[in-house]
Parts: sequence; C-alpha cells; structure tokens
Amino acid sequence: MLNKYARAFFTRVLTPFAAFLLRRGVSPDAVTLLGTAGVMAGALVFFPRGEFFWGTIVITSFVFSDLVDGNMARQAGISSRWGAFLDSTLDRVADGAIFGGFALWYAGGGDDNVLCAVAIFCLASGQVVSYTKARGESIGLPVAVNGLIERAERLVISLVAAGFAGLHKFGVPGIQVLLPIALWIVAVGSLITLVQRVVTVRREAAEADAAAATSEAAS
Ligand SMILES: CCCCCCCC/C=C\CCCCCCCC(=O)OC[C@H](COP(=O)(O)OP(=O)(O)OC[C@H]1O[C@@H](n2ccc(N)nc2=O)[C@H](O)[C@@H]1O)OC(=O)CCCCCCC/C=C\CCCCCCCC
Ligand SMILES: O=P([O-])([O-])O[C@@H]1[C@@H](O)[C@H](O)[C@@H](O)[C@H](O)[C@@H]1O
Ligand SMILES: [Mg+2]
Ligand SMILES: [Mg+2]
Repeated sequence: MLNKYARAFFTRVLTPFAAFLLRRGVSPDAVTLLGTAGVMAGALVFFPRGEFFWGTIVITSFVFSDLVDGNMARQAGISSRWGAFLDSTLDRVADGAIFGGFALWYAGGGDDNVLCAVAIFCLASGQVVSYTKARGESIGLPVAVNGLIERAERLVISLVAAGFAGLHKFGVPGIQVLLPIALWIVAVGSLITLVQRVVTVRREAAEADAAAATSEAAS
C-alpha cells in the first residue's frame, strides 16, 4: 500500500538530495551500505537496552537511504542487477537487526518471553515473506501480489510505535504498550501476507505448469 501510494511523494521529496549526492560523487552502493550500517547501529546499540526513542531516531535518519539509493541509480541511469541484489539483501540484514533488537530487549531487561517470541516471529516471517516473492520470481512466475503488509508497512508500524513507546523513559505514562501492540500487528499481518503470497505462487505455478504441458503435448 505504502509502496503504491507513498513512493511518488517520497521520490519527489528525496530527488534533490539524491541529485546532490550524485554531484558529490557518492555512489548508490555507498548509500545502500552506509544506510544499512546506520540502521544496524541504531537497532543493535539502543533497542537491546530499551532505548526505543533514540534507537528510532537513529534508524529513521538512515532508513530513508533505501529510497535514496534507487532514486540515485535511476537519476544517473546506472540501475543494475548488482544494485538490486545488494539493496534487497541488505534490506534483510537491516530488518534482522531491527526485530533482533526488539527480541534482545524482551529476552533481557524487558523480561517477557512471549514478546521475545513475537519479535522473533516478526523477524522470521518478514524474511520469509520477502523470500516467497524472490523465489517465485526466480522460477519465472510473476508473483502478482504484494499482500497486506510489505516491508515499508512492517517498518512504519514498528518504528512509529517504538519511537512513541520510547517516550516512556521521558516520563510519559503507559505509552510503552504501543510496542507490544505493534509487534502483534506486524506478526499477524506478516502471517496473512505470507498466506496471500503462497496461495498466489501456488496458483501461478499450477497455471504455468499446465500451460507448459499443453504446449508440449501440442508439439
Ligand atoms: C510525531 C511523529 C509521527 C511520525 C509519523 C511518521 C509516519 C511515517 C512516515 C513516513 C513513512 C514513510 C514510508 C515510505 C514508504 C514508501 C514506500 C516505499 O517506497 O517503500 C519501499 C522503499 C524502498 O524500496 P526499494 O529499496 O526496493 O526501492 P528503491 O527506490 O531503492 O529501488 C530499488 C532499485 O534501485 C536500483 N538500485 C538500488 C540500490 C543500488 N545500490 N543500486 C541500484 O541500482 C535497483 O534497480 C533496485 O532494484 O522503502 C522502504 O522500504 C523504506 C521504508 C521507510 C520506512 C520509514 C520508517 C520510518 C517511520 C517512522 C519513524 C517515525 C519515528 C517516530 C518517532 C516518534 C517519536 C515521538
Ligand atoms: O517483499 P517485502 O519484503 O514485503 O517488500 C520489499 C519490497 O517492497 C522492496 O521493494 C524490496 O526492495 C525489498 O527488498 C522487499 O522485498
Ligand atoms: Mg533501496
Ligand atoms: Mg530496499
């Protein structure tokens, strides 16, 4: 949904910054790498200590690099298969750090086994959701479905909640409950998305196999 409706807006807003980086000789790959490193640092330094406000601020400052790198590549006319591979692979690394950071908090100071398990489920299901599309496309299927929540939704739901939950440390009472709520939403949403994608791949695979069998029989 965000990919469909918010991308155009962010492309307009971020294009001048992307052009500025290109003029300074920065490459899209460097932005991809630096952005991932920043997200990982924010997630793994702050989240395991329950510092959700500052963790979210650091992550948010870097996570938009994921929109800037592709924007730069397209502006410069240097979009590449390697860039696409690097971008998607490092998305998985960044997501692992974010949900891993939540899990580490609940395994330690947050002291909640159920929420630790929910965070691990968010991590694993997010990776599998992405994998269904990548694997489906690699075997030649269109995988014409995005599903209920894609990566952008998973991140916005979790990070907005984490940022506000972090205000608890500044004295706002009760607000920390937002993070568990968000994790449950992402967990259930990812499960639904996974089912939507698997069902689509199953149908597309059956149609493709049937079409191949028909054309083989005809020849
Ligand atoms: C009071 C505070 C309230 C806060 C409210 C905040 C609300 C949330 C605000 C904004 C949400 C923004 C969402 C934006 C989503 C846009 C949708 C989207 O596009 O998602 C996908 C993208 C990137 O995908 P991808 O990497 O595939 O695209 P690219 O454009 O990069 O293209 C890839 C191709 O480019 C080529 N290429 C790439 C790289 C390379 N090196 N070489 C190349 O050649 C190649 O061809 C590739 O194939 O974006 C994301 O997924 C990122 C999502 C960002 C999510 C933001 C989360 C932050 C949200 C909230 C933080 C709030 C903090 C609140 C604190 C509160 C404190 C009180
Ligand atoms: O499939 P998903 O994880 O929900 O969503 C994602 C896509 O929206 C994104 O464009 C791509 O670069 C990511 O690597 C990821 O695959
Ligand atoms: Mg990107
Ligand atoms: Mg990306």
